[in-house]
Amino acid sequence: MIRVENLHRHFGGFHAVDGASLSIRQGTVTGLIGPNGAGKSTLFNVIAGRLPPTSGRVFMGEEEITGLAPHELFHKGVLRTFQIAHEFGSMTVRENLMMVPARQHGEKLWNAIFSRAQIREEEERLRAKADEVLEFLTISHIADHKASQISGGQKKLVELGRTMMVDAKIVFLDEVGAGVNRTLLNTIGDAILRLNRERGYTFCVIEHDMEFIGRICDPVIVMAEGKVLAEGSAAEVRANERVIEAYLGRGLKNKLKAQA
Ligand SMILES: Nc1ncnc2c1ncn2[C@@H]1O[C@H](COP(=O)(O)OP(=O)(O)OP(=O)(O)O)[C@@H](O)[C@H]1O
Repeated sequence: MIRVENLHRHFGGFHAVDGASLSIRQGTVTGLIGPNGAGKSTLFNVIAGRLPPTSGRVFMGEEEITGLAPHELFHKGVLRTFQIAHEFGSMTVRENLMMVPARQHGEKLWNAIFSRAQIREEEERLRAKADEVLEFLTISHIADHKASQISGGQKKLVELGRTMMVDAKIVFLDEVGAGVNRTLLNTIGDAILRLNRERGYTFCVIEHDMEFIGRICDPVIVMAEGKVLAEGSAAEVRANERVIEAYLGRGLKNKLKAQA
């Protein structure tokens, strides 16, 4: 559903993404892995409209979406989760979810168009939707907690929950597991798989935790030095010599071989 053709993103003379071509097929939970500095986040940022590409094209189905702004992509159901902004930390978890759809219309416009009764009705609808999302994610118990006071893992779940407040088609998740304990990471993994199977979401997930990737992702795309190095099941890429080399460096790999 997303096709990236020969994408380049340079920073000065440095080629962070250097001719990457890949597809994220509809209905998959696709993993994107690679050593530090491989260009994964930069690729995400270009697809999600945060950075213009130096060259190359991005398609959603047959439609070209290269360079569209994040809000334009949002309306097409292409979402990248983002951290709860500092200024929303004093709002509750439920309120953080409820404001996702309204913010896309612009609150002023919202208030100008609708009567008070309509706004109240809409708020009721959003509250019910937010509560349903929190229940799906098994975090109903933190609905009234201030967003700034929940754990890092719970924040990741709330970020995922924000995508459920609108009609997401494809969700890009960058390092969902960073700083998250194993139990919560499993809860996040379960939520991703259920959203995929029960609600038809497609995911593209950047993560360094290979156990997590192996459990939820198929296929797995490996990037190194701004290019796609390999694609296959988690087991296939783990056994791929070029992937091992990219992670370890050729010297270390030969040393390990010599020791074996
Ligand atoms: N705005 C920028 N200006 C200059 N260089 C940048 C910028 N953003 C990224 N880079 C460089 O581009 C390279 C790729 O970075 P990127 O964050 O995309 O890699 P990554 O694969 O996501 O790495 P990690 O797994 O460590 O997050 C890195 O060497 C990084 O320093």
